[in-house]
Amino acid sequence: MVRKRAASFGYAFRGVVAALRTEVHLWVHAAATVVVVGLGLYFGLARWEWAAVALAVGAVWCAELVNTALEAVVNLVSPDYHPLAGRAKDVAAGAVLVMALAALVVGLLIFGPRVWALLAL
Ligand SMILES: Nc1ncnc2c1ncn2[C@@H]1O[C@H](COP(=O)(O)OP(=O)(O)OP(=O)(O)O)[C@@H](O)[C@H]1O
Repeated sequence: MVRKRAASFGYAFRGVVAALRTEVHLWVHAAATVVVVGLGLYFGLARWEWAAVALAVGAVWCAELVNTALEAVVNLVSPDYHPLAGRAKDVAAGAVLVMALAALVVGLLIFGPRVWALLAL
């Protein structure tokens, strides 16, 4: 049982590594994550602010990974052009966009006033 659970974690980790190998967008998310964590440490965020940032960052990663998985399935079942395949990919990409915009709002609310104060000095 424990070995099976450990193997499942291994497959999940392998999935993230595989996605990182093929998806340039994920490297952008990785760079953004490093910048956000750096800014969070610099500004000494409160506990609840870290919670909001962690949720926003994790949700964007999650949306991008699900989008990558869906693209792979669509390419498998519909390698040729099909309007439904296109719609599925567009909707999945839309999910990433919506989450990225929500994360941007969280970022602006938490870091905006601090960066503004820094620039106004
Ligand atoms: N099999 C298909 N049939 C119809 N339209 C497709 C198909 N594959 C892709 N498309 C259209 O082309 C767009 C881009 O597809 P693609 O697979 O290149 O996704 P992408 O988001 O650019 O991928 P990546 O994240 O790898 O850059 C899709 O959002 C969709 O509108």
